[in-house]
Amino acid sequence: MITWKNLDTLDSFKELSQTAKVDVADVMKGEGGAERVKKYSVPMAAGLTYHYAAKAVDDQVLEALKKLAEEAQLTEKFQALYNGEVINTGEKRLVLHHMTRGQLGNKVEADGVDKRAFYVEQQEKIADFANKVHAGEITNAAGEKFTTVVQIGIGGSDLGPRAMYLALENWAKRNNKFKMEAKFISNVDPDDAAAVLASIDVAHSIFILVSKSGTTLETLTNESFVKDALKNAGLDASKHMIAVTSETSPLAKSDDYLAAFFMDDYIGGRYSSTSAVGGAVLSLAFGPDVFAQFLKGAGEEDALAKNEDIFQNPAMLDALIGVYERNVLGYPSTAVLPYSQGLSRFPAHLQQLDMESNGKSVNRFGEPVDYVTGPVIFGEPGTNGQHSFYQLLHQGTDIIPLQFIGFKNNQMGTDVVIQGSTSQQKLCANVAAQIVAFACGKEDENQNKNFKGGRPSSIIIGEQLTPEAMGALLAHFENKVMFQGFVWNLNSFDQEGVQLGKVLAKKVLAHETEGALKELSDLLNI
Ligand SMILES: O=P(O)(O)OC[C@H]1O[C@H](O)[C@H](O)[C@@H](O)[C@@H]1O
Repeated sequence: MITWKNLDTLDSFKELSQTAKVDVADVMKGEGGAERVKKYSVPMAAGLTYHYAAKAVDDQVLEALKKLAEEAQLTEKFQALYNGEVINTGEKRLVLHHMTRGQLGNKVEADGVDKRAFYVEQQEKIADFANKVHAGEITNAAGEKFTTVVQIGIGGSDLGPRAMYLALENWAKRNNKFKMEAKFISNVDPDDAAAVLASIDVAHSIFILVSKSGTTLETLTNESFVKDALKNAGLDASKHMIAVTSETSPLAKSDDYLAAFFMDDYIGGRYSSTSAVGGAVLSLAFGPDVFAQFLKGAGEEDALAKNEDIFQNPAMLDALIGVYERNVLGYPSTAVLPYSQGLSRFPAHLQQLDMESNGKSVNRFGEPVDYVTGPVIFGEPGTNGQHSFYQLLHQGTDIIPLQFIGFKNNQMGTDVVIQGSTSQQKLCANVAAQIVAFACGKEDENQNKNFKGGRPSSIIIGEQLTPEAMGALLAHFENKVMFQGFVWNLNSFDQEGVQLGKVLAKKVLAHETEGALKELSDLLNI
């Protein structure tokens, strides 16, 4: 029997709050630090490992987190989710994104169909379409092959697929899997669409209109923008466009598209990278087999998230440590710092995933909560971040927990030895150095040069950023956010907080404004 309770009503949370605080600087120094690095790690899927030696935890804190996981019934709640309960209470919907990459529990039927069969069918249709495009069986009106794919979408219909594409682009080029270049148009700023259109050959481009709802103003505006460009080039837009949407959306039955692929209301936009939303662009860019490997990595990571033992469940452990940092230690944000150029847009995707899921002040029943919830997420690839905002991370007044990600090998296989080391070695040396610098600090009589240390971090280490590793990473963070939402007793699967701005923008465009909104509209010349 599952009970949904607020975090501050749980005995285990009180116990956790009373555990002795761990001084990261202290425990990470000397041999003790070396022991922690050996001891505090959990294997993930696709050869990744989650290391948490430099977190402010010890065996006592971890024991308390284990009790919290049990009392908050995290495993049972995950089971309920993948077995098809209405976990999204705000919108009264099931939450089924895990099904796009495997079957974790029971067969789930909704709207009269087997949902897993539905997602697999869409994947197969996409694979067939992509293979035909690559083989030159589906071409432009002149019978020529498409060379570029452009995704038009915003939010979850942009960030995840774009981050995944960038993560795998160089890997695909190196491994002979690169089929078509992909571009993305998201912002309603006309400069976004105009710049992308200026950079491509429209006659050989296929556009994917991606909108789950089929009503997002930015996306529909950009669709018209692209259609105009196609028309101006003397091309038939319907021969250059496909749609990814839900079957109930206004786009579903339109004749404006060469083909349509479907997802549904049981997959939130920010959880949709493994559905047709990511599937179409990634299968066109790299081929369906690469997309299948990506799903395999995600599916294997999901299977680990079922584990009741937090020491064998990296997503659950990461989630619980994050809750401890937020609700006991009081840290306001988390920086995501991938030491991998391929992951350049992954922090942006995690911003939406985490902040749109858990940036909430009421619980899943709509009652205000008396504790802090989701942190602010930000990040940049290292070492670029080091030369930018790390000053604040090392010496600022806030302590910001850090999530590093690093790989032993690069993707392109091209490297040089300069000053006795390769660039890859320099990259990895930097991430190791940062972990210890943040944890241990360095005393200096000159306070301006003093590093207090005590700044916690974790690192996920992998062999190489491959499609499977990318899938595993993505699923890890999705599951982490889900578990944190369970602990905070939130509904992590709706996003009412984005509505008000949309409603007011419509009023501005209809000139139905007064007060400050009118003044601002005048200032901006609307
Ligand atoms: O895919 P769409 O229905 O066009 O939605 C695109 C995005 O817009 C909304 O405002 C939501 O905040 C996002 O969660 C969503 O991913």
